[in-house]
Amino acid sequence: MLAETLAAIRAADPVAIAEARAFQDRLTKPRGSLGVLEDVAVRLAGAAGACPPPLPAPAALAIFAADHGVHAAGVTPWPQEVTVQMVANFLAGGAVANAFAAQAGVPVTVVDVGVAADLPDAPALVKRKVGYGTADLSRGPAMTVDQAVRAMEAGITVARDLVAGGARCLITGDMGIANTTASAALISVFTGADPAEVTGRGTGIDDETYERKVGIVREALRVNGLDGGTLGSSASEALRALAAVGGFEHAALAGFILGGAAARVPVLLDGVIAGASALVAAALDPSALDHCVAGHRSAEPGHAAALARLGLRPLVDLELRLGEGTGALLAHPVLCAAVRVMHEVATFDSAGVTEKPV
Ligand SMILES: Cc1cc2ncn([C@H]3O[C@H](COP(=O)(O)O)[C@@H](O)[C@H]3O)c2cc1C
Ligand SMILES: O=C(O)c1cccnc1
Repeated sequence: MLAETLAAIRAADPVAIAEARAFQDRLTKPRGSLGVLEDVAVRLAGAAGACPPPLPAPAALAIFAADHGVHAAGVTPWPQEVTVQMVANFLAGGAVANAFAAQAGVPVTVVDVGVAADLPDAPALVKRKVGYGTADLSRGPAMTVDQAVRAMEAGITVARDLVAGGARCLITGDMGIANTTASAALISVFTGADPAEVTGRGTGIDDETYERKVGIVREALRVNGLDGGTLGSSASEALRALAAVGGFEHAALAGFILGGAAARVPVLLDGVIAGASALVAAALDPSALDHCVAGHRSAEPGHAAALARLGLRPLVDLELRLGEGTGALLAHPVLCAAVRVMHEVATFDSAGVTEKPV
């Protein structure tokens, strides 16, 4: 399924990009006056291979939830049970992601890819558990490569099912206590940045815990033979790195991104967990990034490093550091507005507005 998905991904269409750029200049506004909105609408035209691109609506949010063996190393003050408790909260509609999703008119799906507890059935819950939490990445590989691939395939399946159900924009979400540690490790491996530069305070940790967390990320890279910026460019090396220091939700999110790209449906990325997962997806096929939009920039330092490597410009920057899909949900109306311009705004010709002489 992974190979088939990778084979289906197409790079952006340069003809649609050129057409969209020229079309933006004919709309009744000074050239370039919509700044980043023009760029993102042009990118979506390239991704869709159509000018104007389809409106990225309706959207669907998928929150991938999983636990992390590295929790035992003391990298977060929160008990691991908060993951399963928050899953129940999402399903009951009580989390910040639910409030923002309601504001944006976006349905929420929760996917259990590796929560360390059994969950009761619920209409909005997709059960694709690969394990009861990963192993501690600072002592050896967090997952086997087979587990990582199974989690990726869960993400691909969720993307396909949401698109089959009518979604025209996929929004990434995550829940997993300790997942900013795995994110920092992935970002360090895939960007070559030192762990100290890309490790952040996650949910909010004191100086002592922060120092320990940086040390744990460094140890994870050493134990798994991934230190020194030595990652090669092959797909098998990328999968091995994902399995070594990632989480089930990172693997599933990487699959979700590839699944959206293969379906030519834009993927709106949330924060640092999504950024780390997008680095994995890009290592498997850089063209997948043509279908991604960075919803926001998280306060986690690793996110800025990931976005710089991905070459993605975030739509909003509100110093959020929550995850769940919250930043991407806030960006969704902005993305829709950018595309709506190309559908509804008159041209200088059609509206009889005089253009500035060139
Ligand atoms: C109540 C609560 C709700 C959350 N929603 C998302 N996260 C976010 O914080 C966690 C990662 O931070 P760290 O690596 O520091 O543990 C993840 O679960 C992420 O989704 C939450 C965290 C908490 C505590
Ligand atoms: O950027 C994020 O998504 C994030 C930051 C801190 C904690 N959890 C998630």
